[in-house]
Amino acid sequence: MSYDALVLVSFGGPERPEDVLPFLQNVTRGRGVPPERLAEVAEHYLHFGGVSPINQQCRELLAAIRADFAAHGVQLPVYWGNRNWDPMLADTVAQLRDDGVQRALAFVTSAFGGYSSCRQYQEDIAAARAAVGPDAPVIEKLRQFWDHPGFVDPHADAVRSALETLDPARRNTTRIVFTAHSIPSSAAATAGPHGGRYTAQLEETARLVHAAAAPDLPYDLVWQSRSGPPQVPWLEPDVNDHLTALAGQGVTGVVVSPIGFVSDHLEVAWDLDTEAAETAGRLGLDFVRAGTPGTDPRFVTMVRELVAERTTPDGERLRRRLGELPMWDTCPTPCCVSAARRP
Ligand SMILES: CC1=C(CCC(=O)O)c2cc3nc(cc4[nH]c(cc5[nH]c(cc1n2)c(C)c5CCC(=O)O)c(CCC(=O)O)c4C)C(CCC(=O)O)=C3C
Ligand SMILES: [Fe+2]
Repeated sequence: MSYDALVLVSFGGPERPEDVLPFLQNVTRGRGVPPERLAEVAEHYLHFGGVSPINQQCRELLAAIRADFAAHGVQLPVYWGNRNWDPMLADTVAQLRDDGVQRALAFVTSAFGGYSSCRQYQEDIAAARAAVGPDAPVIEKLRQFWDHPGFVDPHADAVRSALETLDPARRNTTRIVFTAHSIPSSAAATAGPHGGRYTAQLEETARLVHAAAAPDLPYDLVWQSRSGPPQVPWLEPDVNDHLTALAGQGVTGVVVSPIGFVSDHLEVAWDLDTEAAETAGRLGLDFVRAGTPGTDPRFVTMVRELVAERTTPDGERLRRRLGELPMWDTCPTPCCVSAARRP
């Protein structure tokens, strides 16, 4: 199959205070997030001057992918569009059409399956294409990459470097704490064609990063950034509650590794570097947060490899992966949608 562009598709974030509320309204439209939660999250953004780091991180990734493609003779032009803030996907898709693009691949800045991590991106791509009309290009999402070495290895190196900053005398009471965005338990149950994919993939990433970084230390996978109304169950434990439990068990320090994410965006900068770090401080735990892939050259190479899997005959044989869970290029529809919302 031949394609004539790659689109980097990301979440989007505000870059000035007056954009914070309209951005949050885009994110939560029709999703039942209570106003108290929105006000609280608005404060997190305003704490950083109303600037989410995510767009700048996308610009840097975009530049790195373009440079890597140029260095390796990959002719595809690379575009960028977001789900929730400028540059909005619909504008990007209109640009693709104006530039004569007929078939594009999409690299989504989320490694996992599940509604928020995968299906919702596909729905937003479909909505952007519908807004542009019948001459919008076809856009196909690249596969999930939770166990690709270009994702796992940078996370593992980051855990190793983070550990090195802690007192070696206390290594044997140090815990590796992997985190990912919590989601409603109902969404976890319906993630992927057979359910449970988001959690299963995160468990696999955690196992792989742990084995590469610090196999002698115990580790856990916990959740962060819970949203939604309090009476709706979400994945638990929350990272802050988990740190409290660890402190009660004789653990003296933690390396917190946000394997659920590809860059140090606001959920990392606020929920971990600010909030969880404060929790750890109160508990007297040593705390160090491990980095994310960002523009690590191995992560950028992975994007080129994922493209090659789709543009080379029998490209499946090129798949580089470390895990064992089932893998596919194209999600069946409906997938990751609760029975109640299925068409
Ligand atoms: C699984 C998942 C990922 C990982 C996959 C991926 O990376 O896409 C993720 C990433 C992100 N989430 C982000 C921001 C927000 N997420 C929200 C709300 C929600 N997230 C959810 C899930 C996820 N979210 C869910 C189930 C909700 C409830 C509302 C709904 O059902 O949709 C809200 C509303 C306020 C609130 O937190 O309640 C905000 C502002 C940003 C941008 C950060 C920045 O600006 O730097 C990023 C990368
Ligand atoms: Fe989110």
